[in-house]
Amino acid sequence: MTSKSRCKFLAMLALVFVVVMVWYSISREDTYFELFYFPISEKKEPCFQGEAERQASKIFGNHSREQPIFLQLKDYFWVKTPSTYELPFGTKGSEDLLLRVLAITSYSIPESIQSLQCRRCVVVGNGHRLRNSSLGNVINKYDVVIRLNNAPVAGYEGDVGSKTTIRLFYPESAHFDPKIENNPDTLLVLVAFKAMDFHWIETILSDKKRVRKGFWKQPPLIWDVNPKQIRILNPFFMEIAADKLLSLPIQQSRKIKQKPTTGLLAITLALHLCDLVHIAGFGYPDAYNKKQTIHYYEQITLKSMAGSGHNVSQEALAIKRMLEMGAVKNLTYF
Ligand SMILES: CC(=O)N[C@H]1[C@H]([C@H](O)[C@H](O)CO)O[C@](OP(=O)(O)OC[C@H]2O[C@@H](n3ccc(N)nc3=O)[C@H](O)[C@@H]2O)(C(=O)O)C[C@@H]1O
Ligand SMILES: CC(=O)N[C@@H]1[C@@H](O)[C@H](O[C@@H]2O[C@H](CO)[C@H](O)[C@H](O)[C@H]2O)[C@@H](CO)O[C@H]1O
Repeated sequence: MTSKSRCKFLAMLALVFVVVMVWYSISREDTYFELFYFPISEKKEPCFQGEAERQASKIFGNHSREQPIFLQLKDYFWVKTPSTYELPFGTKGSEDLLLRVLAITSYSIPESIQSLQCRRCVVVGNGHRLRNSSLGNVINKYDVVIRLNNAPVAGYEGDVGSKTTIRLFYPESAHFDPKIENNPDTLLVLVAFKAMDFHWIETILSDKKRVRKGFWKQPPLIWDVNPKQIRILNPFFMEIAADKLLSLPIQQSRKIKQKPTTGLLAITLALHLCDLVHIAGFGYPDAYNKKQTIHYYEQITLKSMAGSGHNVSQEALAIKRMLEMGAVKNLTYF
């Protein structure tokens, strides 16, 4: 081989190598590097009482701890606590409906969580990177497992576990068969975005005439749950997630309706409820990755989220910040 053709051959080889590398990085689920991946050890991670609170105060300020996690009847019945904002960041204008809902539900944190010396929590996002993760046993070992929306456990136990201590949901995201996807004592925490959301839960629990209009997706009309399992999330947590994590304007014009995702809201909640916060199943594909499915349980892409008022790249930065400062740790990659 002459030196010229050897050069040509080496150049070809280099080209093939580059093409293969580019193809590999595109064909990966997404192109985030595994910067924030926390390998799981067999031993339980040490839990330091008040650690998450310390971290939360750095992000959210000192006063957020004084807020109740769930809305309480006494604040609407006796005191009539005024709220600055309408839903979803406050309760202004929805007080009467809310009062009726609070009269038939509960607000307590269960004794099983209350009595823990140190609360180890995991927030399970609905992301595709949980698929084939085999994290089920690891997830089940946390004291508190927080799940989101209609994310299933049945059939996915090996990857996502089967324990559900808390599930955040809104009417449009409520699973039609809550008994299958939750435990009998799971707290079902309603995240209200509009007055109709309170109305929906009232009609379900009091078996009043259902209203079908006013939802962007038909919620269940019959929903087999125990009212004692239901809680109403304090909108304050959505306010601080929007303000402190995403710097969103709190009073938005009618047109812009930006809001944190339920997952980011759940991380915010966990930083206030727990002593240790781990996350799994968080992270969206890059915007150009149009074919990648986003959930561990169904085939839908980022396109489905257009118009839902979320800025997933901004949220990724917020999560990265929390990972970098050690406020949360990640069981999957990010
Ligand atoms: C069509 C639509 O509106 N989809 C929204 C769905 C939908 O309403 C429910 O699944 C019920 O069907 O809900 C959302 O979110 P969703 O239910 O998809 O996911 C729950 C949370 O997991 C995190 N997540 C999810 C997928 C992924 N690839 N990476 C992630 O990090 C996010 O933090 C996300 O919040 C929601 O409530 O936030 C946000 C989605 O925009
Ligand atoms: C005004 C109105 O109902 N807007 C709907 C949005 O709330 C809704 O977004 C969805 O709203 C939910 C609350 O109801 C959650 O925030 C969820 O993360 C978000 O995706 C989208 C879904 O595609 O449809 C619009 O018509």
